[in-house]
Amino acid sequence: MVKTEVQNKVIIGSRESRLAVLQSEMVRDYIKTQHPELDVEILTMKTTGDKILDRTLDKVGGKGLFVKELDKALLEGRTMLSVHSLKDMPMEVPGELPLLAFSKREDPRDVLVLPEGVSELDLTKPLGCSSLRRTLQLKELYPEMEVKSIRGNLQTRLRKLDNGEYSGLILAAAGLKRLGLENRICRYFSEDEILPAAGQGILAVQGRQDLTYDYLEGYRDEKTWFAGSAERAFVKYLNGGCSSPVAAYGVVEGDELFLRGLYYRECDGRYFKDSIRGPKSEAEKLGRDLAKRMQDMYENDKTGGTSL
Ligand SMILES: NCc1[nH]cc(CCC(=O)O)c1CC(=O)O
Repeated sequence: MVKTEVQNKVIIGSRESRLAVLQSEMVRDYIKTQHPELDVEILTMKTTGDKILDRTLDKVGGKGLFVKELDKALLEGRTMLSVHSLKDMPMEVPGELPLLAFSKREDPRDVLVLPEGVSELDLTKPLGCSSLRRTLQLKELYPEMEVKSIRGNLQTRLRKLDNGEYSGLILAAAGLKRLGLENRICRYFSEDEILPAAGQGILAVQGRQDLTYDYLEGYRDEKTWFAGSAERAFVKYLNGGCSSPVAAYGVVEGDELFLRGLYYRECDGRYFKDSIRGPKSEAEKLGRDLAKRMQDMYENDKTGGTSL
């Protein structure tokens, strides 16, 4: 690995979409405010995931596609930090590139967005969404509607919506709020209606094992660290990839962590929701325990569940 020589310069690697840059700017602004002596810059790059737009991501390699180029820049010493949406991070990160901090959580819910100027859902057009996790849960909320996949960054998706291809889109509230597009939200789905993806609403700051990051000390949010770790352990146990329908959402209440999970049974496409409560200090174990319990209960039992 290349050692960085200029110690007061912090270069943050970011994907180049508007949301990604904005998120990196949030981390940059935190560091600049707390440590005015540091010179912080953002270096943007296109990732493979941003270049391939005509196929669904599970067919071309999953979550890793959004982080490979950023990992390489970190390893080569061109950047010192990467900022990611935790939801887009693979469940396993390389040992030499640890996750250093999780941000405070923005609104974790999924929401419905209608075309500009439209106030009611047009039932004759499909709903657009990008993951099987959302599709599954939407089928229960809107059984009569067709759901069609949509790719591209947030701006691209909103343009497709406003062009009239879809009756509405299901998106994360977090991204829209960060972009100042909260006014486009027509309906919030509670965490019980659509269980969010692991890490939704959390920013992850990643760095190099061989560098020190004292300047991030105050950025690290303890509650989201526990919640995010439990959610990721749940998904990891069940092998959930990028567009896997597995979902998890944790809330820290005092010293306890309350974790909800969605288990998808591949053999018949049915899914189940359950929850677990325990000490927040055992976050990862809680995630694994819930996953294991749900797998044991539902894998071979051919009854129950909600189907797509
Ligand atoms: N998969 C794309 C993605 N990754 C992170 C967010 C939103 C921000 C977040 O969840 O932190 C989005 C957009 C969306 O799902 O609507």
